[in-house]
Amino acid sequence: MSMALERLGVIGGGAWGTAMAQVIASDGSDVLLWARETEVVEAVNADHANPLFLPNVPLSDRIRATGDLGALADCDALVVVAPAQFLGAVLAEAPCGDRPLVLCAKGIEAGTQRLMSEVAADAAPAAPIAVLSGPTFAHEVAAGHPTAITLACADEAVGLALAERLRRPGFRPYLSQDVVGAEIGGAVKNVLAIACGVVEGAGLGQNARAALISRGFAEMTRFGLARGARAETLAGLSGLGDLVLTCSSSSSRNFSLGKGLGQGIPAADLLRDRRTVAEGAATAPVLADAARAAAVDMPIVDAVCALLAGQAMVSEVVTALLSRPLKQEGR
Ligand SMILES: NC(=O)c1ccc[n+]([C@@H]2O[C@H](COP(=O)([O-])OP(=O)(O)OC[C@H]3O[C@@H](n4cnc5c(N)ncnc54)[C@H](O)[C@@H]3O)[C@@H](O)[C@H]2O)c1
Ligand SMILES: O=P(O)(O)OC[C@H](O)CO
Repeated sequence: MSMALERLGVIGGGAWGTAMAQVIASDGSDVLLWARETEVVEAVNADHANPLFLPNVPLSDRIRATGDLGALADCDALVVVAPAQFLGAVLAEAPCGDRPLVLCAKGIEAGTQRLMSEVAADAAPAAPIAVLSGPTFAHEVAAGHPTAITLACADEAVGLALAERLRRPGFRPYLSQDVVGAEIGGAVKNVLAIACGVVEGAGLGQNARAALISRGFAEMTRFGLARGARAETLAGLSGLGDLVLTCSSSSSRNFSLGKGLGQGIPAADLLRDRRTVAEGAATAPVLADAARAAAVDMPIVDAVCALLAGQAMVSEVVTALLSRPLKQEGR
């Protein structure tokens, strides 16, 4: 299938939307970026910069910003980077029609337990849905550092056309048809990154962090398989790859949030007045509920929920995790 994907638009002028616009513009393509904040629109257009969400990164002059979602009506495909909890509201106002949507948010919608593809399918029933996910710190991508991602789309031809349009010398998509698997990896890793940040903040050591990554991946796999994901997707870039990245660095907002919790700062203080997202904080309780509904055991996710809710001390959740009944590793 040949598909005209000449004009691309990006919805969301946060760090990742801006970095994706930079990727698209890097081969000389014009790209239209919708941002919610007037100051972002003005800074992108006047100064080729986004100091609010992606500071110290000179942006391509091929990126033009708008505060009018309707201006995206001329685009052939939309890269959608609104945070998970706002995706439905933003898409309801966007001119989606039947143009492909490339979903980039990593989270599960609170209240409804919907994955981003389910939110998008409701808001834009005629639009082919793809999910772009993987280990991608925005500032590294915007700087052109080598990056590989999963691009999942049930329609193989649409996925291939999108991958061809988005690939760049330093930005390599791997194709998948497992949309649910790509989404679950990205959503779950954010919660596990909070746990790894707690280990760092509380000074619990590198052994504990490696154990959390490994046992967290077991939780991700159990939940993903119960929701119909493929094991190889969960072990790929959008699952294990992003888990390793986000659990290893204070560049992750989720890891940093956990680090603060580990240092004994209440979640309410850490989350108050912040303009950047730590998606794992909103996803953790809804993931825990979804896991219970699916009869999937996710003790690390439950521990993160307890810490976020201020219902337990770090020492208590560590003791509780380590004193669980012994079990076979593969189960
Ligand atoms: N930053 C990264 O490195 C990165 C990489 C891959 C994926 N992501 C994912 O991309 C998504 C967006 O993250 P980001 O890093 O670009 O955001 P950000 O933290 O840099 O910026 C916050 C964003 O939230 C938007 N926002 C705030 N309130 C809103 C509202 N009421 N309605 C609509 N939008 C609102 C802001 O306009 C801004 O775009 C998240 O799901 C994140 O997990 C981020
Ligand atoms: O800063 P975080 O924790 O939202 O992580 C950013 C990206 O998801 C990493 O792939």
